Amino acid sequence: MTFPQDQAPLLLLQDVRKSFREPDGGELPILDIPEFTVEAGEQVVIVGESGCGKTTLLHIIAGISRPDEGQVRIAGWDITLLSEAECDRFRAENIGYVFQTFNLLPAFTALENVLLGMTFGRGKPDVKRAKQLLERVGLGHRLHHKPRQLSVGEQQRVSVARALANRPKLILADEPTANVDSSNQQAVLDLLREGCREENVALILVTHSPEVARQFPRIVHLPDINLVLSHRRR
Ligand SMILES: Nc1ncnc2c1ncn2[C@@H]1O[C@H](COP(=O)(O)OP(=O)(O)OP(=O)(O)O)[C@@H](O)[C@H]1O
Repeated sequence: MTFPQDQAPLLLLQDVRKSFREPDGGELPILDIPEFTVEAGEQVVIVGESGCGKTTLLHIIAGISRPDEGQVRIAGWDITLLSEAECDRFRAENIGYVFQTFNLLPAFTALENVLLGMTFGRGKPDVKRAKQLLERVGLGHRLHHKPRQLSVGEQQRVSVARALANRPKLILADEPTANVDSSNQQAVLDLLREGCREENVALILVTHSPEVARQFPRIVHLPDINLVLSHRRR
């Protein structure tokens, strides 16, 4: 199935398959997804038991990992056809990623971490925008602090600002609240969702938390779209 460009979803996965090699040399199928789409600006949560392939799916959408087969179209581009360097550039320009473990660069300040994210993107680092984003996540008074001088909730708020910095089309968030204390979990989630809404960025978020999942307008239970898991259940 092909979509005319103007009606195409922001993200289209088609016939995506991914296996890993087991220590004994055998193949371990993880994903077999006939179709999965996300519209521009849509907010989707992905749930499913541990080991069912949620992180693998995010890595394939981000182009960090390649599927064995299938198309991954983002804004019309099939990223599986790009070279590794082209894929890295495409990701830097179009996709923000929020990790469970924040992945901030420890030697750099909050402001520098956001600016560094911009250097891999479209234009020059925009100090005004970086400061505005950090102010928006409540860290206007922590611009020059390094990650170790920030609380874990503050570190995750820096990574939310960093993910939005390049005006991406899509943000992928892998358990972004799992390592944040409970008093900051809702704040991080709200900042991420509001930031995406304000800038019309689509959000795909993986979580184990039912409290987080139920706040989303669309909940995708990975086993429902993944034939590997539906076959295993039989
Ligand atoms: N590089 C790899 N080589 C071999 N097996 C892998 C590799 N990466 C992941 N796996 C396996 O693939 C399966 C899916 O892993 P994945 O991290 O995507 O699951 P998940 O749903 O995100 O799990 P969790 O909720 O526990 O984070 C797991 O069984 C894992 O052991």
